[in-house]
Amino acid sequence: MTIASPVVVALDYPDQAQALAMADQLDPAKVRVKVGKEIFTRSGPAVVDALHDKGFEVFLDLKFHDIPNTVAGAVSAAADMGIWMVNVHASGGQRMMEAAANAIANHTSRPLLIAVTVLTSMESADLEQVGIVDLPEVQVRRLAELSKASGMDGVVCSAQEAIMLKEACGMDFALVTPGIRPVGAEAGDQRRVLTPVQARDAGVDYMVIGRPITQAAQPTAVVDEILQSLS
Ligand SMILES: O=c1ccn([C@@H]2O[C@H](COP(=O)(O)O)[C@@H](O)[C@H]2O)c(=O)[nH]1
Repeated sequence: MTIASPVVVALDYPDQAQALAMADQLDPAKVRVKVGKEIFTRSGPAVVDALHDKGFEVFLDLKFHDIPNTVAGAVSAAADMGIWMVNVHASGGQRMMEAAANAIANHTSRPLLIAVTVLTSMESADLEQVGIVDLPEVQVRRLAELSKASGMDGVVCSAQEAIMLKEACGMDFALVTPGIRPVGAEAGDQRRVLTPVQARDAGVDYMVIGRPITQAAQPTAVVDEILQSLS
């Protein structure tokens, strides 16, 4: 099933039972779900299978970052799970990204292959500490252009960079944006944030939203409010 909604709910939970209980409150016709490092490290592919059984398209957010041969194997293994989207770190470089793209080029159910540019939790001071003196948006654009040249279908970035990247990389280059915060929601550890409506207006394709939904007293009400605001 392919759904029109841009919302991807991040199922960041310490165990599979809690993740699946949250999924049971969600409608696979309205949202996709994201399996990240925490739940995958606990539960492995079983949690992905369970979400598929419930009808969800799954973004496997493991952000592979290793030598080309290793990342190629990991992306291929992810594709075998039948997931909708998988990602690597663009800072792994062109040869690594090309190896990942080649590994799944002829896969029968090829997932979208996306590269992480600069984590949405990072701002200029964080980049400086790891030796990057450019502003986040400069580094994001550099890595997005490299990702496109390396055969990626799109990038993870902040919605703050969406207008710039649609112009630089083209409208078909998918932009996947965490750091989405409905008005009044706490930013927490996120630094480069926008609201769902601001993200839509900037041209974002997929909005990853975790805690504002999963830690809400009434998660489905928050999902419905977000979808309503976008309609
Ligand atoms: O740059 C990135 C890349 C990935 N993430 C992931 O998205 C969700 C965001 O969750 P919130 O609770 O809405 O902050 C989380 O799973 C991250 O691992 C990101 O935030 N930024």
